[in-house]
Amino acid sequence: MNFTTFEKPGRKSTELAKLNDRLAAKPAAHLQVQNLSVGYSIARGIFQAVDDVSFEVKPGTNLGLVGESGCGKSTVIKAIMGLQPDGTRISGLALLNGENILGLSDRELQAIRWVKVALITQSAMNSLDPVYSIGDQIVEAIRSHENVSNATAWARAEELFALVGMPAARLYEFPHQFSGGMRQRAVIAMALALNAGMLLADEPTTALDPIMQSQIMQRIRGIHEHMRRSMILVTHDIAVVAETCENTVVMYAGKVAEKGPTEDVLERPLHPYTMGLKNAFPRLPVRGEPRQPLISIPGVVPNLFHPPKGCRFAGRCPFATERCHNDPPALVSEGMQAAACHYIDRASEFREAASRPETWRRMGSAA
Ligand SMILES: Nc1ncnc2c1ncn2[C@@H]1O[C@H](COP(=O)(O)OP(=O)(O)OP(=O)(O)O)[C@@H](O)[C@H]1O
Repeated sequence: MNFTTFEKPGRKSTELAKLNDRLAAKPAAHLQVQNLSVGYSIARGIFQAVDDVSFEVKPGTNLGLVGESGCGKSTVIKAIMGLQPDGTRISGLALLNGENILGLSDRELQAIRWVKVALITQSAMNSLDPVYSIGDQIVEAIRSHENVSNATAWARAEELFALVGMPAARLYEFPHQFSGGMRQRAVIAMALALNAGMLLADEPTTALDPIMQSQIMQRIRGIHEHMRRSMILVTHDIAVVAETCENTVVMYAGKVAEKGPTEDVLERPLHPYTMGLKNAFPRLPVRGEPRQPLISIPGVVPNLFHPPKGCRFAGRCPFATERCHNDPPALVSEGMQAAACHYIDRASEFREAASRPETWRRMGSAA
């Protein structure tokens, strides 16, 4: 989006116009995550939260990262942002426009955060400083990377607030004076302050009520369409991914279960886990058709301190065989899609069976 859209006539300073032009010229980022593994150091040893994860975000596209709680989605985001706790073991690459950003020093990270990669977190309160007004925080973020006057940075903050649907007067207020939805908008405004090429949105609406969730997601979609930044959207909600993301990565127990273009992954899932995830989300009822039952996947994500030796989903998969329990499946490609399942050639048979609740009730060997 051209930020000049929000400038009032007569108010536009040359410095602001130049700043906006400079930032608008920043290209969307290209991110290639290759063989990323992340192990947290805990008292009992290493907890392998993410294991050999690879995916790509093409410039100007949205990638949805989905999976149940504890599957490692936030850990991937934290690793890319360099926000992991001390002692965490990280291997692999995260190439941002060809340069690896894993394992950078604090100084190097400072130079890329906000400027090249910006984070929209689960809890807006964590990214806002309670003792400064929101306006001062946005101005500070702009001025720490761009050599512009306070007035220019403030004028840009006003434009950013307009972009997220907030009145400029509220820039003078402090985080505690905002409702949850407003704080989330303020965090989005801040993430856009330097027009970073890559936005990482980690469950940006989780803490909000359903109406506010939908408003914020609409706002994020609108911004994405206009500004065409690259984005990773972490969510539990595959309906949000279906509406927002060109590509999807489904994570299960620290690994990629399936990935590919969203339409393919959600319309023709190859992995039984994706089939199960789809069943667990409500679809709007279609007039004249029976209401689709919500089917949950029995069981829980395995303890990654002692991961299963075969497929990590085998213990919950209605189609698992001996082979699944013993041999870890490799990621196998089919067209633009890929899934880590030994039986992707039987995916259409599994899809049909997976849509019936009794399939998930009657777990065991089916193949
Ligand atoms: N600092 C940490 N030390 C040890 N284990 C951690 C740490 N942070 C996360 N974990 C563990 O790593 C696993 C993956 O967590 P992560 O937050 O990445 O999952 P997630 O898929 O993002 O879940 P959610 O959707 O609930 O945020 C979980 O089992 C979690 O308990």
